[in-house]
Parts: sequence; C-alpha cells; structure tokens
Amino acid sequence: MPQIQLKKIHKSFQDKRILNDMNLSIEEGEMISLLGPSGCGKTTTLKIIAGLVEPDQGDILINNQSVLNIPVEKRGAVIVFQDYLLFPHLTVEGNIEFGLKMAKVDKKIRKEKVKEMLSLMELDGQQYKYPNELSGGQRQRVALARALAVEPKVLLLDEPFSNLDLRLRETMREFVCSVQRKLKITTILVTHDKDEALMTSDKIAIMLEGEIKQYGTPLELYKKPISEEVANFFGETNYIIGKVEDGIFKSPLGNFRTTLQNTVKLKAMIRPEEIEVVSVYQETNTKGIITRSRYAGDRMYYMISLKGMEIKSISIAKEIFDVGEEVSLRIDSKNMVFYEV
Ligand SMILES: Nc1ncnc2c1ncn2[C@@H]1O[C@H](COP(=O)(O)OP(=O)(O)OP(=O)(O)O)[C@@H](O)[C@H]1O
Repeated sequence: MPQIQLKKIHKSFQDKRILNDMNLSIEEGEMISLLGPSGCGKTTTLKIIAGLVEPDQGDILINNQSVLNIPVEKRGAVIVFQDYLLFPHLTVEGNIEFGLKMAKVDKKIRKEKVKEMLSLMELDGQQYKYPNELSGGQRQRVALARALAVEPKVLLLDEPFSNLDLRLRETMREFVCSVQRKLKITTILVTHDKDEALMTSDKIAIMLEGEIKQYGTPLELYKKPISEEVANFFGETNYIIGKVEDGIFKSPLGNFRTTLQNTVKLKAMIRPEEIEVVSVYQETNTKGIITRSRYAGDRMYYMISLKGMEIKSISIAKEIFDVGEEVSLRIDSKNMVFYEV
C-alpha cells in the first residue's frame, strides 16, 4: 500500500487550470522527484500535500487515510522552501526547536532533539549563531533540521538546491540523499533540473502542463520515454522516420531488426549517445559525413549529415574525426524507442 496517494487532483487559480486530474502514489521510504518546467504546478502539488493549498477536487491519502480535513500541523508533511524561510531573529537552536515549541514539547526533549539534529546535519557548534552568520549550505541544513525535528512522515523539498552555487549544490544534494537514506523518510523533491532528478530519485514524476506524463525509475524515463514530449524534456534526441516490414525497421539510418508488427510509417527516437561514430573502415550499416565536431575533453559532440538528415552523436573522445570526414555510425536498435506518426 503506497504511503501517499494523490487521487484525481484538480486545481485552478482564477479559472486557470494548474493541476488536471493528477494521480500519484509514493511508497514509504521512497525519494521521488516532481520534475517539470517552471509554472507546471510542482509547488502547488507540494502545498496541496502539506495542506497549505486546498484542491478543488480529488483526495490525498497518507497511510490510506484522507488528510483533506486534517490541518497543516497535524498532517505530518513538512515543506522546506527554496529560500528556507528561517526566522532571522532566532538562533540556529531557536529555529530547529521552533516546531517542537509550537507543539508544546517538553524542554528537555526539545534540547535532545536539537542536539540530535545538529549532529545529523553536521552543524555542531553552530547552535548560537543567527541565520545571517551562516553560509548558504549551513542555512539550508538548518532549514532541513527544523523540518526534520518534528519527525514528519513526509519531507517535501521545493527546489532546495537552486539558490546554491554549482559545487555546493552537488555537495548538498549528496548530503540530503544520505540523510534521506539514513532516516528512510518518504521524500518528494521538486526540481526543474533533470540531472538532479535522475541522480537523486528512486522514481521521477514528469509534470508538464499540470499533468503527470510519466512516472517511473530514472532509467525508465530516460531510456523508454512514453512520448516525444517526455523524450524531448529528458535530453537530446534524434528522430528517424521509417517503416517496419517483416521484422525489419527500414529507415535512412539503415535496416534494424525489430519485433514490431508491420507499419507503413513509424518514428524512432534515438539518443545521441547511442550513436557511436567510428572509422569509415569499420563495417556498420550506416555512413555519413561529419558537419560539426566539438571537443569536450572526455566526449565529442558531432553532427553527421546522411541522406538529407542531420544526426547528433555524443561519442567517447577516443578517436577524433574532423568536419568533412566520412564516418561509420554504430547503432543498436535495442536503444531505439518507437512512436506512432
Ligand atoms: N496562490 C496563487 N494564486 C494564483 N496563481 C497561483 C497561485 N499559486 C500558484 N499560482 C500559479 O500557478 C502556476 C503554477 O505554479 P507553481 O508554483 O505550482 O509552479 P511550479 O511548477 O512550482 O513552478 P516554479 O518552478 O516556477 O516554482 C503558476 O502559473 C503560478 O503563477
């Protein structure tokens, strides 16, 4: 039984539909990402789970019980916002124990919890500082400590790394993942960064225009996107039109064995990194001419012209080919995803 279930959630603001029949199930202890472009309704979804926004229709179940009528402080879901919203006039300790004080938790237990959180978040010795005396990463860890101090069932993270510089973002991402695994707390991370979603999550829900278009493991979403819009959101693509005849996909890229039924027209999607550029002397069933070549240290970015098409490839920079050179392309049809035209 999933720990969190969103069932047929609808939400509009001033007649503008933000969430449209949204369904989502999250298992206990999972870390999932809600991934989508700005404005697609990710934050609204978190707020609905936390109880800060009411849906127009639909239900939210936590541990199989509807929480629609349960107030924010009793739902067991806390949000950590992008800008952390720490109380500037309270010390680190004051911030961390805030929720416990509101819940009238005994002082001795509060102090113990603060100590535990300071240690978990590697903030030992920082308890008497004020937020403006902390670094960005420390502020974020205080915000997390404050959220986790009340022992929520669900942790909701709204773009938690977007205010941090690139290096700190990576460190904090690892840190949050390790805390999540240690506590095994069900976590929903909102992000518009596909790499972040791929690297941190057990599952990713891709949200476009207020709907979840696909929900699955990072590997499923990247390798087997169910539609072109999901494929495009997830990275670079090549599309090739062809047809299937007697178990062969016939296309300008060559003929590839497939288990698909005969079709007059079919579109294959293949990621640039699944197209390997090799020497023209190597036998493959596709050849082309390099029209652009970019060196990126460990990788090469190529554009290859063949039969009036431009194909993108990202290859390991073992052998480097120049513009104008004829090359062979090595493609495995296992890595093609087919869509109806
Ligand atoms: N209280 C509100 N009143 C009116 N419109 C709102 C309200 N909250 C959100 N919206 C609108 O709903 C849409 C979705 O907002 P939301 O914050 O959920 O998107 P998001 O996917 O989290 O985007 P971002 O990544 O930019 O935060 C936006 O167009 C936003 O302007």
